[in-house]
Amino acid sequence: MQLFPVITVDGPSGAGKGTISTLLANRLGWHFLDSGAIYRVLAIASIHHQIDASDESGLLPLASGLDVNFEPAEHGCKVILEGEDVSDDIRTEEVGAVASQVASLPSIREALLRRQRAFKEAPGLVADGRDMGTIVFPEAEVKIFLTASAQERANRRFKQLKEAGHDVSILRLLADIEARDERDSNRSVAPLVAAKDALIIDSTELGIEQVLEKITEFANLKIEI
Ligand SMILES: Nc1ncnc2c1ncn2[C@@H]1O[C@H](COP(=O)(O)OP(=O)(O)O)[C@@H](O)[C@H]1O
Ligand SMILES: Nc1ccn([C@@H]2O[C@H](COP(=O)(O)OP(=O)(O)O)[C@@H](O)[C@H]2O)c(=O)n1
Repeated sequence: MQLFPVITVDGPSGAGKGTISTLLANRLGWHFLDSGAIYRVLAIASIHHQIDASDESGLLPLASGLDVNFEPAEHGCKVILEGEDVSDDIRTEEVGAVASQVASLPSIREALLRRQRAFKEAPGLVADGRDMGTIVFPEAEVKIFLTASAQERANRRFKQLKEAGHDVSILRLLADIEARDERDSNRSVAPLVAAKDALIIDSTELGIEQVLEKITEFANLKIEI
């Protein structure tokens, strides 16, 4: 296998993983894997096909043959499921909750592994998720675990969803985030946990540029970027 560098950014919902990983990938000119989007797309597909989020054998063919494409767009990329643009639909907290349920099923995670690993291409990859540094790319040169307090993460998500025109309640968001943290951290496969060799960054009191500086400083100790 050819060796291309990988930077993994794992952590809980709303910590800033997507924002930081996209900026980093753009600055480096590397590929970007939004692994959460794959679980979110599967969640939407399960809703479309009326398959219950706990029905592991029913979901497996859907996961194995998931017809999803990521197309570059002006801001980030468009997510296309079975020919339909679902970029906005996948971002709701409801879909996040279903994604977290389907993501707790071992055979579903296994079925999505190869698809995620295929993102590792020249000249390098920034991968965002929950198990990027522990399971999907354990060989990654640079591993980051990005977190923030649940309240701060709910505030950020509230602002983000409001700006996108969604009507949301901050208390509901906080409860959803805490429920998702709990499920993601306690599942039997690939739980949300920092890799042993990850740099843990608490961004509660840090701005986006400050987080990027910390990551760049750490990455430069491991690889030349
Ligand atoms: N360090 C930060 N300080 C303030 N807001 C942030 C910070 N990092 C990210 N955000 C904002 O928080 C929201 C959630 O970030 P996002 O990258 O979607 O998180 P995640 O991918 O971890 O769920 C976005 O609107 C983003 O602009
Ligand atoms: N590598 C990953 C990425 C996401 N997920 C699951 O997918 C859900 C949605 O992921 P996401 O990264 O889009 O969520 P946010 O952090 O953006 O809220 C998470 O709550 C996880 O349960 C996972 O299990 N493993």
